Amino acid sequence: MTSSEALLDLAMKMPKAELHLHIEGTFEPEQMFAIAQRNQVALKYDSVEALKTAYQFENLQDFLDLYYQGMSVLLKEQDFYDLTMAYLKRVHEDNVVHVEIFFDPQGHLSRGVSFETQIKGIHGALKDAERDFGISFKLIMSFLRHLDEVSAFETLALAKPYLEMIDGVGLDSSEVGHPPVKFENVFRECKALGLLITAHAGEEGPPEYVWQALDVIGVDRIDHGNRALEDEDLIATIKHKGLTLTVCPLSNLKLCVVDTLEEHPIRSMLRLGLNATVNSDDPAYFGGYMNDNYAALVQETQLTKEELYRLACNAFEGSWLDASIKKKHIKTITDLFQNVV
Ligand SMILES: Nc1ncnc2[nH]cnc12
Ligand SMILES: [Zn+2]
Repeated sequence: MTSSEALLDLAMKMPKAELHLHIEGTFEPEQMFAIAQRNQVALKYDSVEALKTAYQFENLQDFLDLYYQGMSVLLKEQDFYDLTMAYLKRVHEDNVVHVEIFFDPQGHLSRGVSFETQIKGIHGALKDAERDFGISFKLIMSFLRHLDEVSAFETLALAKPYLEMIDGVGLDSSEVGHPPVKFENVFRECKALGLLITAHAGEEGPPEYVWQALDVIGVDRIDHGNRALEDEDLIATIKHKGLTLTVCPLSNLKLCVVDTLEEHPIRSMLRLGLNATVNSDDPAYFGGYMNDNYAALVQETQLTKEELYRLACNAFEGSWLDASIKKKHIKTITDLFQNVV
């Protein structure tokens, strides 16, 4: 085996944590068509192939338009269960042992699907996969930032009977024009309820939005964070706070945040001492799950063994697992890397 083949092998085998994953973004076209048929919902595309051909995006909004169309076939608890279980089975093959997944309640409430239907389906699959595959999990409810703060408050009210199932709250959807400050009050209440907080920031939006995520919202983690690298003081602040960045290489490529993976900033982030991690975001739309993202980095960016080790550990360190469990996973990774020359 050449050293790059050995590195790829290690990347595929190592235990992984995924911290940035939208469950609605795992909707594979085949499953989407099957559920559409089962629910007698019409899709805009007449075949799986026609749908897949439409997966060409110039920016985040191009993708979001299809993403909201795709999720519109999800109506019943069983649909949410099946979607979540399919993802968990798939990433079990990639040696993912811990997931922290987003769901977008407002994307379903607006279609008359109750909060209860959504969360029971998703949480049921997470519990079953924990039992059957040993995958631990956290669940993150995400607010859609193109909607207003009143809608976010209404969603939070609907979530209150289910807070035992919810670990954190996120902020996603169309970033530019919808800064974190728009949601200052609702995140204050989420924090007071004991929920952990994360927000998409600096994916397409300017460094100012990342500052707001830190200073106004008080995030525990940053999703993406690419454009933070444009501001030296921001880099220093993120580093000082020890915040984790949930970076999504194939997503960034597919949404034209970067032109090529070679110029992806993830290695620069590590060199700057930032806690970058690897995640798939919306794998059914962006061409790959966790191992595909790692394989792309190993093959396209001259990633070193030390960098791979750091990325693997950062994911567990940045997770919302208890310290003792984090430590156990990091020891497993350390042992695995020590046994490979
Ligand atoms: N990459 C992304 N950015 C913002 N909102 C999203 N919703 C699903 N995927 C997203
Ligand atoms: Zn995302």
